[in-house]
Amino acid sequence: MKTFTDRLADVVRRKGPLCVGIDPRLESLPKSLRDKPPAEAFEAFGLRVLELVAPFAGVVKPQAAFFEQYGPAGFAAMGGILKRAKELGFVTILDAKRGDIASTATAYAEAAFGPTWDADSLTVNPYLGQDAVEPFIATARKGNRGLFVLVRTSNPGAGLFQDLNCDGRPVYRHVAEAVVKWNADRGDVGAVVGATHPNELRELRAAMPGVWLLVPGYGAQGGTAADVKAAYDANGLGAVVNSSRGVTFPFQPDDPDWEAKIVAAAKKAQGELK
Ligand SMILES: O=c1ccn([C@@H]2O[C@H](COP(=O)(O)O)[C@@H](O)[C@H]2O)c(=O)[nH]1
Repeated sequence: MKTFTDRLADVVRRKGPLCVGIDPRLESLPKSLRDKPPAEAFEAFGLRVLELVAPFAGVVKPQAAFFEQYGPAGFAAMGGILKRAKELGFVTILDAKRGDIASTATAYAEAAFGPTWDADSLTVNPYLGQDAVEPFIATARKGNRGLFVLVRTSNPGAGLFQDLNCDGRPVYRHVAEAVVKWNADRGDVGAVVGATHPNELRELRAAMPGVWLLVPGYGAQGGTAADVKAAYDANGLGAVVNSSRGVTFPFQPDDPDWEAKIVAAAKKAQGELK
């Protein structure tokens, strides 16, 4: 079986670095789907999004929070989307930002990579330290899966802790250094670095050679295609750039042409990110 990074590099070579985020919001869904119960509407929308964006993106990132709000039915919807994404050849990133003491981390990792979600990769919060990240790495490796560790997030308040000076360097540089070590053996531990902080993105690309970056914040949060150019390596690989709202909700709920609008948004993003 190919490694996680080989699979990621394959789809990025074929389709470019766009990662489409599946973050369904009830109030934004097309009117035609609103008569269904929320979880069913989310699944129907997510499945349609997969079909529509498949020519333009090789990676999708369902955001667990939006599904979790609707309980077991929401999780079933997310499971359906992850399964279909795999069938369509997408590399999947389950965005659940997990992190806990080692014994609990193992259970989170089994959920992500075992039969429950069967995701290709998972976002991980490293705040609890090395022993808490290791179970995610070990479990991911058993099945040739990958991780994306939060290093410098895209939100406006990211600097409160991540920028704190520690031994002469911001905290995020220490996390970056740990990611480089975790990634060294197998190339399967990536980093989340926001598009909304282009200087830090450039700095972290240079500090983490060989580490795949997941770059959120392009599109709805204000990051531009020019801002994310710094994320790619010399071969144009090394990063996937996420857009959730920008690609999946470029329409008003009563717009009968919502599918065409999604196709146009995905095509535009693919074009400008290359
Ligand atoms: O630093 C981070 C880490 C994760 N995210 C997630 O990415 C998407 C962004 O959605 P948009 O609609 O494209 O803004 C969302 O799921 C976040 O939870 C992030 O934005 N920043």
